[in-house]
Amino acid sequence: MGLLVRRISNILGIMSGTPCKTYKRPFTVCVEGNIGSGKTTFLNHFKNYDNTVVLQEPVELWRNVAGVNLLEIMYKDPRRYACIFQSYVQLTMLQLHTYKTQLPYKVMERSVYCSRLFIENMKRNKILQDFEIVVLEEWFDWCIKNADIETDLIIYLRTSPEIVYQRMRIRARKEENSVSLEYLKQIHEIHDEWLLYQSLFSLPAPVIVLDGNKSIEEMVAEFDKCKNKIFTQQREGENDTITANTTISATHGLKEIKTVDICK
Ligand SMILES: Nc1ncnc2c1ncn2[C@@H]1O[C@H](COP(=O)(O)OP(=O)(O)O)[C@@H](O)[C@H]1O
Ligand SMILES: Nc1nc2c(ncn2[C@H]2C[C@H](O)[C@@H](COP(=O)(O)O)O2)c(=O)[nH]1
Repeated sequence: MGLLVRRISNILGIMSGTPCKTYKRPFTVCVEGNIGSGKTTFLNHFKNYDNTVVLQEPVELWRNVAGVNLLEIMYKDPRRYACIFQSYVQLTMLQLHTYKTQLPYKVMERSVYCSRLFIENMKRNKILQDFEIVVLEEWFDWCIKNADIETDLIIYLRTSPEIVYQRMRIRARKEENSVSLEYLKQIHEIHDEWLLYQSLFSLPAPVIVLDGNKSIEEMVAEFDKCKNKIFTQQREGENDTITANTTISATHGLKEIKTVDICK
């Protein structure tokens, strides 16, 4: 069977969800963006593919910790509760990163890397005390060094603060009643520093930047462009006659370009 035919059959096999191969780890995508930027909505498109596991942000866990709404009390009294909230966010996100699956693709809403952004914003606003910052950052550094949280692609839904403020108000999550446009501007800026200007923390994977200001209908086309790029990435070391026990090389074929605008 020619090389091209083998590659197409492999891609079609993956696309159709034919359970023909096992993978040492899935090709992992993290969808990042501001509050209300459209991450959950974007993630829902991936739920139509049975070769992909979709892991949404565990907000419901944060809303009920032994009967306490940690998200709510964090917003109400950040100086008192932000540290414990961040610690729980890091734990619950780590659980998603290390979620085991035989499927070839895993798409996550946000990441443990993103919780570091919120911590950095809290540092700038002097919400956290120095010893709390040390504990959280040592926690994070240990995760990065020791946990299996390899990421292959970041999709940054870059949505203006004004638009996410509108959407957040319409969504009307009670815990977010006190979230201001100024706060959303800070979170927007710190996402840009990390993912657009890449001047903050190191990037775990290449970044696709999407215009999250587009309408729900227009985002379907953005998803389709990304989907085709994600599901057909030829990974380095992936041989064409993958057998059930072949493990895919942990590296992938995406060029080491930090920001790829491949969803034209
Ligand atoms: N492209 C879009 N255009 C208009 N409204 C959107 C769009 N994407 C999401 N929304 C709406 O905005 C709100 C926040 O979207 P959501 O997907 O929950 O964002 P996130 O998960 O980033 O917080 C929801 O009410 C959703 O229906
Ligand atoms: N202080 C932090 N807040 C966080 C973090 N991760 C998420 N969140 C908040 C933001 C929203 O109010 C809510 C869910 O986020 P969406 O973007 O899905 O609306 O949780 C964090 O690390 N720190």
